[in-house]
Amino acid sequence: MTTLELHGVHKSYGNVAALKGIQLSVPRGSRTAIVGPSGSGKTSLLRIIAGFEAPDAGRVVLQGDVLADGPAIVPAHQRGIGYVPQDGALFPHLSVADNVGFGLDKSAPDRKARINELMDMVSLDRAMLQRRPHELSGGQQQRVALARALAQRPKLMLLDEPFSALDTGLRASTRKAVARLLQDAGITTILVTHDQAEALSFADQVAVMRGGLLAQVGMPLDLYLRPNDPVTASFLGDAVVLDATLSAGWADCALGRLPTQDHARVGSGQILLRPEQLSVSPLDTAAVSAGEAPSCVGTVVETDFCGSVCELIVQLDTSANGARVHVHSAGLEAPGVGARVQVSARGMAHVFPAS
Ligand SMILES: Nc1ncnc2c1ncn2[C@@H]1O[C@H](COP(=O)(O)OP(=O)(O)OP(=O)(O)O)[C@@H](O)[C@H]1O
Repeated sequence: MTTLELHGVHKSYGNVAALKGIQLSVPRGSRTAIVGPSGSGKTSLLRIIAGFEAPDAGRVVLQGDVLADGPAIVPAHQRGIGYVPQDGALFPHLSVADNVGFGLDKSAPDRKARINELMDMVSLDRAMLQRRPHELSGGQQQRVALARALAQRPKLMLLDEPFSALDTGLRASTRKAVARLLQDAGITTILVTHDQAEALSFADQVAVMRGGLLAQVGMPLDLYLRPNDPVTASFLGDAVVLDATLSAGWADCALGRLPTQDHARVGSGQILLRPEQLSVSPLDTAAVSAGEAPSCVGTVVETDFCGSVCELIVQLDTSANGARVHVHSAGLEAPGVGARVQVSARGMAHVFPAS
């Protein structure tokens, strides 16, 4: 069942077309991430869903209710949508209790109990209730902002880059905790982010935005392994894109002959491998002297040591057009620049659909 549907949503600011006909279905109880580069239209879309702005054309439908039909819109406060902005936007002069309970009836007898329940939901110690926002960490402040949005029992929760101000470790742990609590509460959620890894980790549906359009929508693993085009492939992670000759489930390319799931395509095309599908080993010079050179040999031309992983660029000998491939090697065993290596690939290569 669908919670939110967007049909042909357009929005321009002057002569800038920010959204060019967005179609999206958000299933009930799911977590959808909208990810895209800066200026692709993510915030514009979220603001239209929230009701802060009206579309020029198109419809926004929440649980069957039409919230926007072109410029005719239901106001934000009547939509039943929770919104957590990038900086949390807590009221600095109010206590945590009053921030969380901001939208609750001041005289309701169960107000205190509800605030306690919301603190428990976001895993914050009730001892913090009398503190002011500046007396909390960034991650705790974001949880208070989430609790305040949850207080309204929203039909849909919108998260606008809520983890971006947090440092790396806190960001990952807060993201996981928030994803878990929203899932447990069964709240349909849309997260906007420019961080691909965050989108893939948080969501069960990822929508990739580019130039005011959704380039592709799908499950995280599907999108990562089977993107529609090389631009989406590279946006979602490091990509090895190679020209290939296709024939009934096989691709002949600079890395040799690789299996593919596409048994229909023949002729020339492009394939994708992820760097973690490739591995390098030292070139067996004895085999080479004996005339048994391995099929795919190259030279390491760049290394980037990132701790547990070392990212390598290998220039392949076999490639007439000088293909370079990106390989992830174990950080402690990585060969240095200039090393001669054998490159091998595992798993399936993805064949990009013909454009
Ligand atoms: N109020 C506005 N007035 C004029 N142009 C705008 C306005 N808001 C957005 N735009 C333009 O619309 C386009 C989409 O902007 P939007 O903020 O939606 O992108 P975004 O993907 O959220 O970017 P970022 O990740 O940098 O926040 C951009 O070209 C932006 O300059």
